[in-house]
Amino acid sequence: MQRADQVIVLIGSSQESHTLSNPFTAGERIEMIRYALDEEGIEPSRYFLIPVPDIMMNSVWAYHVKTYVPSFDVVVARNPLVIRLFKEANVEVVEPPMFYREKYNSTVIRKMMINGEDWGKLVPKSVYNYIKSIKGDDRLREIVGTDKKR
Ligand SMILES: Nc1ncnc2c1ncn2[C@@H]1O[C@H](COP(=O)(O)OP(=O)(O)OP(=O)(O)O)[C@@H](O)[C@H]1O
Ligand SMILES: NC(=O)c1ccc[n+]([C@@H]2O[C@H](COP(=O)(O)O)[C@@H](O)[C@H]2O)c1
Repeated sequence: MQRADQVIVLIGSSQESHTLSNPFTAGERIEMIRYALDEEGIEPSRYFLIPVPDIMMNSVWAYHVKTYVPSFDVVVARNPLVIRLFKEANVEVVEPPMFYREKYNSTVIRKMMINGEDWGKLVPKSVYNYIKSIKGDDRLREIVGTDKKR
């Protein structure tokens, strides 16, 4: 956010929810990102949060994304497939450095939720409160079949 006046955040695989890798709906993910950016004092006028469903054809995915978002100058991404597909579509791609990756890794955080470990310090406070309020960690445990209530 320091390098651009406005940022578009893609909510990828927006059709997915209630799965191990994407437990939350696109709407719930939007709420979480909004809470996190609010907590950092970032004005909503500076960003767009846009859900984009997956498609069966990687070769045209970058063009598919373009139909969902306002015009943009550069893509910021680390996912190798995302980088390749945008470059093939002649879009400039910037690859940001890792930010404490060993600590901030959502796959690990989801595992901690499933195992009932303390993941609260790994997400913004408001996001923790939101996930708790929708019982998101219980949902994840139920999805993988380790719900203690059953
Ligand atoms: N700490 C970080 N610093 C920089 N980039 C990150 C960091 N954590 C994630 N990313 C990038 O954000 C994207 C999503 O990573 P994330 O950890 O959320 O994946 P994930 O949800 O665990 O992946 P999957 O659902 O495929 O297991 C990836 O492209 C990754 O490279
Ligand atoms: N064919 C497709 O629909 C296609 C191709 C490349 C990336 N994607 C999506 O882009 C997102 C990439 O996410 P990360 O950057 O968090 O790894 C995922 O949601 C992924 O499904 C979709």
